[in-house]
Amino acid sequence: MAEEPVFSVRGLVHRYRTPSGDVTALHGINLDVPADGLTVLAGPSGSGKSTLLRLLGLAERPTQGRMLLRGKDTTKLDTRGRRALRKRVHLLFQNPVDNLFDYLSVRENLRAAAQLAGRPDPGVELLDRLGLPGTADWAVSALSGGQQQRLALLTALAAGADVVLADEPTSQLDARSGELVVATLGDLVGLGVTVVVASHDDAVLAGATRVIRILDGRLVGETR
Ligand SMILES: Nc1ncnc2c1ncn2[C@@H]1O[C@H](COP(=O)(O)OP(=O)(O)OP(=O)(O)O)[C@@H](O)[C@H]1O
Repeated sequence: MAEEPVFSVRGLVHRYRTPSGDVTALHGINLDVPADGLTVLAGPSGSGKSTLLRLLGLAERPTQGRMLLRGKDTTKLDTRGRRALRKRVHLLFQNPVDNLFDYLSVRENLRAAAQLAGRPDPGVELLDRLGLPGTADWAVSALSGGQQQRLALLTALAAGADVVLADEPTSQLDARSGELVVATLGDLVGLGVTVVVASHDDAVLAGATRVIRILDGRLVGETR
């Protein structure tokens, strides 16, 4: 029997209210995201990738439609129920420093992420194992952009997330830094984390298990 999808989305519509009228960003999305591998949401600017990612990450509520997270209908949950689920779902922003406490050291960032999720301090083992050895006492500002984004991904592990959603995680980075991030996304997948990334970066697309294409708020294809 096929494993239950992590996300199961049906008829998802999302509208933004603006002073000049409503903008419909998503027009009835149907989508299943399996637990394994790297899922990439691809599409041109304005196609709705970030909106879909924010809805999956429970950062916003959809205007219409159903969104199941491991079979649980998140659209029916109250704020407390959504907050409880969010502990396991980690949403990452484009700009690496927006994902970190810039006044804390590398080690303190991991500790803070763990503490906020009610988990024990992961120590420096994660850093040694996943590409940031010897940086525990560095300031965040001493890391390259790629290393900062890598640390941000490790904070998701420290927080015990088993789903990581990243919005254009390489868009503010040069190619070399982008490679660090793509390698870490692969590490997370290898650790059994479900990873969904919005991106039009070829380096990210090259590592994708499946690519979901979005155009004008509609799914227009899926390739594996
Ligand atoms: N907060 C908002 N208020 C009003 N309209 C919005 C808002 N956020 C997004 N939109 C609109 O919704 C549509 C989808 O935007 P979204 O940011 O989800 O697309 P995207 O594919 O992620 O684009 P990009 O790659 O440029 O981030 C666009 O028409 C956008 O202008």
